[in-house]
Amino acid sequence: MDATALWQRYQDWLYYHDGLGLYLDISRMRFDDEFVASLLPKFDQAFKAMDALEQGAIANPDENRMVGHYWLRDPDLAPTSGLKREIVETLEKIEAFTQKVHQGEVKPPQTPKFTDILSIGIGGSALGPQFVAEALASEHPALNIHFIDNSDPKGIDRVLAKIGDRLKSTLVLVISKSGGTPEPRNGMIEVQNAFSAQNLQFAKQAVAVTGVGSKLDQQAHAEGWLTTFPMADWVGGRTSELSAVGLLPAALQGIDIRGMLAGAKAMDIATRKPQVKTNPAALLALAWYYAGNGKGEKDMVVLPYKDSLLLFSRYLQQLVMESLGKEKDLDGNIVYQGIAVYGNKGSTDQHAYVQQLREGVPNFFATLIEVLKDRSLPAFEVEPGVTSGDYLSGFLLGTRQALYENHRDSITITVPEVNPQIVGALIALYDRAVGLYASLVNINAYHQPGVEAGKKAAAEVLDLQRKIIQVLQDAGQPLSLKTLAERAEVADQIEVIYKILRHLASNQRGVVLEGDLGKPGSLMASYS
Ligand SMILES: O=P(O)(O)OC[C@H]1O[C@](O)(CO)[C@@H](O)[C@@H]1O
Repeated sequence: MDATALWQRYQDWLYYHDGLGLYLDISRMRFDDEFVASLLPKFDQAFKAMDALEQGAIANPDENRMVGHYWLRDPDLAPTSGLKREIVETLEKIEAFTQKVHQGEVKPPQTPKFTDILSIGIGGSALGPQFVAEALASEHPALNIHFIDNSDPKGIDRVLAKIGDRLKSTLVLVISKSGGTPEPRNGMIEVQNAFSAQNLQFAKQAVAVTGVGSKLDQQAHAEGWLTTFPMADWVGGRTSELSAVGLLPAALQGIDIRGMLAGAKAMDIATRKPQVKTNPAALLALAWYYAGNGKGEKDMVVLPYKDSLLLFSRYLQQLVMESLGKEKDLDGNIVYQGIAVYGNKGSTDQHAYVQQLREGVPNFFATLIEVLKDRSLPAFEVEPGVTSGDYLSGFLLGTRQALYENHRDSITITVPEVNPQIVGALIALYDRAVGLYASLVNINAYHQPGVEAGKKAAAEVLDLQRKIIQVLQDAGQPLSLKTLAERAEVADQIEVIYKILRHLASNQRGVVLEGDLGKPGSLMASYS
């Protein structure tokens, strides 16, 4: 296509949201009109399914639950007045609690005000809050936020060391929808231990965000934590940023949560339109379908050219991959669906893997995110007539063009600046694009059976660990791994047993492995 035809194509396919000042350009995806026409019947179905979902249908049949994250942004859409009340009251409670924390009315026992937040959660209970903190928190926020999002002891130690003696003025948020996920549970117990070590009362500085009646909810009530915020079962973890999960930490940092909700609501209205060409989420879904042939054959590389959007790709990784990465379709056929997502930021990544994107295996499509406003301080020229921001813009435009010339497609999203409305709008845009794409490829976007299977497998490993320690203790003498496995009645698990023992032996846990470490089969294990 020559330059004139491309310019025309750009204008033909450009989407612009007037209220948000957001542009979506899919002109550099090489689909044609015939392809678009072929997808329209699927889109009709997708729009209908989305409409039913918003009306409160059981959109997640496996877990028999509604999918209502759109109601969070417009409570009037909630299917019952009870649900509407729940949303409005939670929001008001977040704001009232935040105000009290900021004013020192809710305070830790030993200091006049809270200074820090320690947010403990994983997956959807961490990625949204992390993304939003990075994107929107000011350099001097009302409270500094820290995250524990793993069961890594060293990682936990690092976070606690960073907080140091400010633990006495740290508000701990334990965020877990289910209230039973092992990683946040472990993080919570470790933090409780750190509180005890400093003679601090954990309950007086702790808040839970969790499902009503969950284990965590019961614990928070029984121990008299500061308060709890409910997480509804109709909000999935990966779409929970605009529920208490994301709004509470954001508000505490001083971020304008009403602005985020307003931006998301505006985008929801735009993406509710049942016409592909004027619906930005449908345009994204169309582009994804085209790129990967409706089978995820190409990876989605997300490159925001703005440091504050660094974590957007990581946030999208869960949203897209946990939603779309499914073995079976809605009819039970094996389909192995999904779209792989990765990326960090431009232009930084141009000095890392963009070499491969430009010249190597063409197994991806790029999503470039452009932010028009460079900075709030006055422009500064790094050479006559040129600023750092001009360079950044040039790098983005250059990459887009170079990719296209080398037959690598890209989408470009352009926003005026990174503010609460835009962050809310981006979250909403991708929520809907994922939902529509899932309908196009006929899968359930709202469950995660694979993750549940992984959790079960991990629990089995820990059961095995308990069992083999018992066998070693009972034996009272060194055992070969083969004998150990036989005595534990799990002869087929010898490799896992070896790995468990090697980990325990590396951590002064009473297990000793003797022999040639390069020949695991020859090792003798004992317990002392
Ligand atoms: O908030 P919870 O229940 O602790 O779950 C955390 C995460 O674990 C998952 O259930 C599975 O990874 C995610 O969907 C979820 O965001």
